[in-house]
Amino acid sequence: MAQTASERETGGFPRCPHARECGACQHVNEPYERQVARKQDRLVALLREAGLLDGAEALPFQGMDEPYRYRNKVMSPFAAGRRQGSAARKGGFAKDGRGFGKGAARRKGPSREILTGMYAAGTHRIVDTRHCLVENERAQKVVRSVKTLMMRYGIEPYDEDAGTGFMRHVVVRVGHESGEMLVTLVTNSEEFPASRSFCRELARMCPFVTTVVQNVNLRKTNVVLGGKEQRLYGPGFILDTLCGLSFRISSQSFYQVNSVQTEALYLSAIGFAQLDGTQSVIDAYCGTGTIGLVAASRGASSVVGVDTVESSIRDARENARHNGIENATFHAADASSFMRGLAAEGRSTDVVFMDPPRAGSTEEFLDALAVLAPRRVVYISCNPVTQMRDLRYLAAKGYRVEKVQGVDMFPHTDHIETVCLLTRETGKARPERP
Ligand SMILES: C[S@@+](CC[C@H](N)C(=O)[O-])C[C@H]1O[C@@H](n2cnc3c(N)ncnc32)[C@H](O)[C@@H]1O
Repeated sequence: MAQTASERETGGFPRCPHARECGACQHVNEPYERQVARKQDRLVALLREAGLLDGAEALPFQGMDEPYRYRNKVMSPFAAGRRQGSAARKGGFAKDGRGFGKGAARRKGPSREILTGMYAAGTHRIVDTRHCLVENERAQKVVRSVKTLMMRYGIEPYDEDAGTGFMRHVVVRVGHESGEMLVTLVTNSEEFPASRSFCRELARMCPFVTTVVQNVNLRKTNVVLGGKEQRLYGPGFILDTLCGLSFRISSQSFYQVNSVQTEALYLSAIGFAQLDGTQSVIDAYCGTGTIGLVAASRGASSVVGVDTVESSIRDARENARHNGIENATFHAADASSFMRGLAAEGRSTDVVFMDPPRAGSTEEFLDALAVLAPRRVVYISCNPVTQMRDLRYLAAKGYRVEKVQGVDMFPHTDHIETVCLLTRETGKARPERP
C-alpha cells in the first residue's frame, strides 16, 4: 500500500492530527516498537522496585501487529458550539431545552452548532476528533450520524452548566467478530417523543446498528451513564465472539475495549492456570463472565464468578446458557465479601483468576484468598502500581510471582495491562478461617 505524505513524514506510520489537543494517546506519533519497549522496561522496573523480580520470569510484552482502530467502544459527549444565524435555523427546540414538544420530529435546524468528539486533556472542552486513529471507524460514523439526526430533529445538546438540553452522550459498542453495534443515547430527560423514527433513521444510515438503548441521566455529574434504561430498538444487547465463545454485551456491562488483545490476554491467563480438567476455579471481578467461561470451556472442572454489577452477572449467566456451559455459576456481590464468605465456610479452590478495577483489590479479599489457598493465582490488571501492592501482600502470605506478561491493550497511551502468575509455596501453612 502506498504511504501517505504524513506517513512518510513520521517514517512509515500514520500521524494523528488531534494528538496535541486531545491528549488521550500520549505517544501516537512515536514508533510503536519504541512504545512497547518502554512499557516492558516500566513493568520490569516496577517489579524490581516491589522486590518481586528475583525468580520471576518477565515474558516479552505482547504488542499489536496493527495498533490502530482497535477501540471497540467509542464515546462522545454533545455540547452546543457557536450560535447559528437565523437563516440556518428554520425551527427550534422546546423552550426549556430539555426535550421537544409536539411536532418536534418535523422541526429543522439547531439553534447552535453541535460539537462532538473528546474532551481535551484535563478539560471539558470538546475537541473534534473525527480523524482519531484508534477508534473503530464505523462507530465514529454512528457518532456523526447521531449528530446529523439531532440537527434534523431539532434536538438540543446538553448544557452541563445550566443542566438543560436533551442529548448528553452517545456510547457505541462494536462486536469485533459479529460487527453488531449497540448505541446508547444518554439523555437528560425520560421523554423521547420521536425515538422510534430517530432509531429507524439511524439504523438506515448505519446498517450495522442492531440495537439502540436510551440511558437516562438526570444528575449533574461527570459520570456518563445514569441508572435508568429502556430499549428503543432491537434486542438491547449485541453478541460478539471471543476465544471461540459467544458473549452478550449490554450497555452497562464491562467489556474490554480492545478485542484482539483481549484474546491474547485471556489465552495467556488460561495458559498460566494450566487447567487439566480437574481444577475448581474462581473468576473474581468477572464482568460478563468472559475469563471464567473461557476457563470452563478449556479445562476447568467448575467455575464460580463474582461481580458487583447485576446486569453483568445477568449477561454472564446468559453467556453460560447460550454457550451450553453447565459448570459455571455467577453471583452478584462484592468480591471481598464473597471471598470472605467462602473462606468462613471452610471452602477451598484450585485456581483464582482476579481482574480488579484500577484501584486494585482489598486486604479483605487477599486475606480470604490466602485462606482458600489456591495453588495458582492469575492476577490480571490494568494498573501495575496497585497490582504490585497486592502482589507484595500476597507474597507475604506465601505466594511467589512466577511469570508476568504485559499485553498492550491500549497502544499509544501510557496504560499498561498485565497478567501475572503466582503459585503457593509448598509447605506453607494455610491461614486460619476468618
Ligand atoms: C477490569 S474489569 C474486569 C472484567 C472481566 N474480568 C473482563 O475481562 O471483562 C473489573 C470488574 O470488576 C467489577 N468490580 C468492581 N468493583 C468490584 C467489587 N468490589 N466486587 C466485585 N466486582 C467488582 C467491575 O464491575 C468490572 O466488571
